[in-house]
Amino acid sequence: MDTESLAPVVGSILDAADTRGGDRPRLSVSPRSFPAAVATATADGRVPVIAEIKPTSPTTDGTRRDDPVELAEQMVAGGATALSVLTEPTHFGGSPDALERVREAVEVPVLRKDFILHERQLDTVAADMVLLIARFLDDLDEMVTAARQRGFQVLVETHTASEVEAAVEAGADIVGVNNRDLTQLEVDLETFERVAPTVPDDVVLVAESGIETRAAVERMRAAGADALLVGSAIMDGDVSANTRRLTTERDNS
Ligand SMILES: O=C(O)c1ccccc1NCC(=O)[C@H](O)[C@H](O)COP(=O)(O)O
Repeated sequence: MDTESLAPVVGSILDAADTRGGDRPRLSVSPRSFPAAVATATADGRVPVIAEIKPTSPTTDGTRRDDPVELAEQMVAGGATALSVLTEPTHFGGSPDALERVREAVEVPVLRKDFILHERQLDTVAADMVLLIARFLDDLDEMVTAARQRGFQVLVETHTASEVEAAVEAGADIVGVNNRDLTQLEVDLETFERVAPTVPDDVVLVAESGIETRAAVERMRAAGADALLVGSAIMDGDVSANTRRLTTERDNS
């Protein structure tokens, strides 16, 4: 893994992540289908949005301490297709317990959002989908296989065309393109527009980060996003109203 060019806080996230996990029995999960949820939302006329429960982050001021289950219910009421729950405790205020409670409370698919570096960390908590970040995993294909053997669907996060190539070679059928660059932590929606054409058509394609406005939603959809992963713009203020604003298709009639 090339860690030299990473933002210092990302190095710190990875150092903390490296030591977590272990001592848990191997999981076997029965996942709620994410592609089916995307298809249902599209048929219902909703923009497929994965709404993220993100209490804080290195680029956010303050921490939101609401009950994650209440946030989850508000997101679903606002039309979220799926939820993402941060389980990273040190820099994002997340926890496996929050994910477990949220998954019990809702019926939509739930993504575990963390910085998973080792196979043992897949057994920390059951979820419908796990995030694996291509840049951090030299053994991406083994990790995709290990996650699938436990029953997880896998969202492989990429930022460049060469990471998309690695994800596809590893067998990924759900790929995220992160607009946030982990070198400077800058967000640029052009990243998705540049990288999306390199993703094969049969892959479920997710645009991640920096999607704050309806215009950004339309821009990512026009560039080929099947679904959008949104954290900060939903967590800032009225979660239900924020979700609804992004999930409601424009009436072009
Ligand atoms: O969000 C951060 O500050 C951050 C910093 C360092 C590494 C990763 C980070 N975010 C992880 C994510 O991928 C986002 O939580 C997710 O894509 C949602 O992004 P946003 O809608 O911009 O909150």
